Amino acid sequence: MWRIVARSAAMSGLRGSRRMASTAMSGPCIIRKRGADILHDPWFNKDTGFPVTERDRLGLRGLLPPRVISFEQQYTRFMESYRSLEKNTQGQKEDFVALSKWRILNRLHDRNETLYYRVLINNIKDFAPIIYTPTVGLVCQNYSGLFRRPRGMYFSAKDKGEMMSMIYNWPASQVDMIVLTDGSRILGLGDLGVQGIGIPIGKLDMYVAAAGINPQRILPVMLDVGTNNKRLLEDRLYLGLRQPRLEGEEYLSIVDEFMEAVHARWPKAIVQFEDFQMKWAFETLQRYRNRFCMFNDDIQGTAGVALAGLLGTVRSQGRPLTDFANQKIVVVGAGSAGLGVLNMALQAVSRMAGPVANPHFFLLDKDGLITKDRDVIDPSAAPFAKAHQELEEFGLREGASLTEVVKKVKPHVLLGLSGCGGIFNEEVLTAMKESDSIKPAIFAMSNPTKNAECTAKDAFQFAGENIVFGSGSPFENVDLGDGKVGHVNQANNMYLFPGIGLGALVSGARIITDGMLQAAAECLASYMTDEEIQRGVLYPSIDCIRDITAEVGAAVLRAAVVEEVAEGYHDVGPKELSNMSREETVLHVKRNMWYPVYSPLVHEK
Ligand SMILES: NC(=O)C1=CN([C@@H]2O[C@H](COP(=O)(O)OP(=O)(O)OC[C@H]3O[C@@H](n4cnc5c(N)ncnc54)[C@H](O)[C@@H]3O)[C@@H](O)[C@H]2O)C=CC1
Ligand SMILES: CC(=O)C(=O)O
Ligand SMILES: [Mg+2]
Repeated sequence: MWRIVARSAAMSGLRGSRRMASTAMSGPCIIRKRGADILHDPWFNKDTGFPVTERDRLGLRGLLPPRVISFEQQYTRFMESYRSLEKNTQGQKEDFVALSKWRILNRLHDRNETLYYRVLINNIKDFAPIIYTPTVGLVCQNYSGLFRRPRGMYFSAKDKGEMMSMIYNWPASQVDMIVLTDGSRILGLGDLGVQGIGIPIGKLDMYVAAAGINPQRILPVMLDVGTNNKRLLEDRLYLGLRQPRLEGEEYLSIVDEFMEAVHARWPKAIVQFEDFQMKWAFETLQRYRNRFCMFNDDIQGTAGVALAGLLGTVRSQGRPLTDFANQKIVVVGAGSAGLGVLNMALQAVSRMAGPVANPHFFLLDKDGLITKDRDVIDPSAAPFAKAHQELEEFGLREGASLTEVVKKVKPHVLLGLSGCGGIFNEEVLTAMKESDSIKPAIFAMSNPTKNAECTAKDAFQFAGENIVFGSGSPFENVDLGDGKVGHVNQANNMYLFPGIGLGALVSGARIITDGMLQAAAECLASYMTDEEIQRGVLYPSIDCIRDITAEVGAAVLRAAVVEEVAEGYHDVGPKELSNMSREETVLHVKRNMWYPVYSPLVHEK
C-alpha cells in the first residue's frame, strides 16, 4: 500500500528558507603530485587560492601570481564573468547563447572542480539547464566540434579483450558511481554515437550537485559500438567509430566485458544505464539487475518521478490516493520511458486495488493506439495493448490517432514520452478541456525542449487554466493574467536518480530492488504539502534538490535494509543501519554527502 503522508506547510516553509547545512569535511587531502602538475589537475587545483604555506609545501611558489585570492572571492569573480557574458549575449541566437554559457562553465570544470561544483550547487536553478537538459542535448549534437579535453572513459568495439586492463588506466583508486551510455537514444535526439558522452557527464554533475557524490569517485563512460547515424558516419570530424552499430551477441559481449571489468576493479561501483535504445535498455536491465548494483534511469528513474506526479494529480483533485486506480491515463510513447512508467503505475494500481485491478491505461506509439489487434507487438508493450471489448465503450480501434483517443477517452492524464516535439497540438490540447477530471494533467516529458510534446504556454492556453502541467525540460511559469500563474513542474528523473544512487551507495546495496525504487517514488510523492499540491506544485523546486535527494537516499537506504540487500558502507554495517531511526538515517545520508570546500593538501610520495 502507498504510504503517502503529506508534510505540513510549516515544514515546507522551513525547506524553502534553509539551504541544507554543509556536511563538508575539510580534513587534509593526501596528494602525490607536486608543483605544476597540481595546477593542471582540476581535482586539486585551487588556482590563485593556494595559501602561502601550501605553495611552499607543494612546490608552487613562483608558479602563481603572489596575491592569494579566497574561495569566496574566486566564486564572486566567476559569477561576475558569467553575469557579464549573460548581458553581452542578450538578443543573440538561443543556441549560441546556450553554448557560450556551457563553454564558460566547462572551462571552469576543466580547471578547478571544487569551485565549479560550488558554483553549480549555489546556482543550480540557473545552471541545471546548461549542464543538463536542454543544453546538454545541443552539446552532444556538436560534441566532435566542441571537443577539447576528454572526460570520463571511452570503451569501443575495438577494445574487445582489453577492457580488464584498460579499466586500470582510470586515475582514481575508488569509483562509486558510473553513468554508462552507448549513445543510441540520446534524449529525443536519436543515435548520436560517441557524442552521447555528454549525457553521462551531465548526469554525474547532477550526482555531485544533488547527491553530494564525491567528484573524484564518479566515472562517465561511453561504450562506442558504432553508430547508425548516417550524418555522423559521413562527418570527417566525428570522433567515434565509423562503423554500423554492433548487434546481437556481439553487442552484448562488449557490455558484458565492460561490466566484468568495472566490477573486478571496483566491486561496489553502482552503474546507471542511460539513454540506451529500448531493446538494449530492457535486455541489459534483465541481464544485470540481479548480478550487479545497477539500474536503468530511463525505465526506472523516470517511472518513479512520473508516478509521484500522477499521484500528486490525484491529490490535487482532492481525491483519495486509492482513486489512482480509476484514473484514465493516456501515455504517448511506448519506448523504454513510457513502458517503465506504465509498469510502475500498474504495480501501484495492483497494490491499491488488489488482484481485481483494472487500470485504465491507453498506450500509443508512432502507429497510434496499441491494441491486441496489432500484427506485431513488442513483448514489453503487450501487457498494455487494449483488447477489442475494452475499447467498445469508447468506439476506438487499433491505430486510432492521438486526437481521436483524447476526444473519446476524455482522460484524466495525458503523458508524453514520445520524443516527438509538438505532438500535443492545439486540437489535442483543446480536447483535454473535455477531460473527466476537474484538474486534467498534461505531462510533456520528452527532452530536450524542442522535443517536448507541447510548450507550457500552449498547454495552459488551449487546455485551460485549471490543468496541472509537467515537462521534462524547464519552462518558465505561465502568466495567466490577473495575477494568476500557471505553475510548471519539471517532471524529470533528476528528482530521483541521484537519490537512488546515493541510497544504494550509503547502504552498500548488493543490487537495486523494486522495493528500493518504490520507496524512492513514495518519498518524492509525499514530499509536497497539500497546499502546494492544490496550487499544482507536484515536485520541489530545483533549489531544494539536495534536500529531496537526501530524503530519497534515506528512503532507498531503509528499503535496502528491509529487503536485506544492504551490506553497509565504510565502517557502518547493515546492523547499525537497521538500528537507525528515519531521522537518523537522513542525517547519516547527509553526513556522507560531499560538499565543495578547499581541503588542505598534504604531499606524500
Ligand atoms: N522527463 C524525463 O525524465 C525523461 C524523458 N525522456 C524522454 O522521453 C522520450 C522517449 O524516450 P524513450 O522511451 O527512451 O525512447 P524510445 O525511442 O524508446 O521510445 C519512443 C516511443 O515514442 C513513440 N513515438 C515516436 N513518435 C511518435 C508519435 N509521433 N506519436 C506517438 N508515439 C510516437 C515510438 O513509437 C516509441 O514507442 C525522449 O525524448 C526522452 O528524452 C526519457 C526518460 C526520462
Ligand atoms: C531525462 C532523461 O533521462 C532523458 O530525457 O533521457
Ligand atoms: Mg535518459
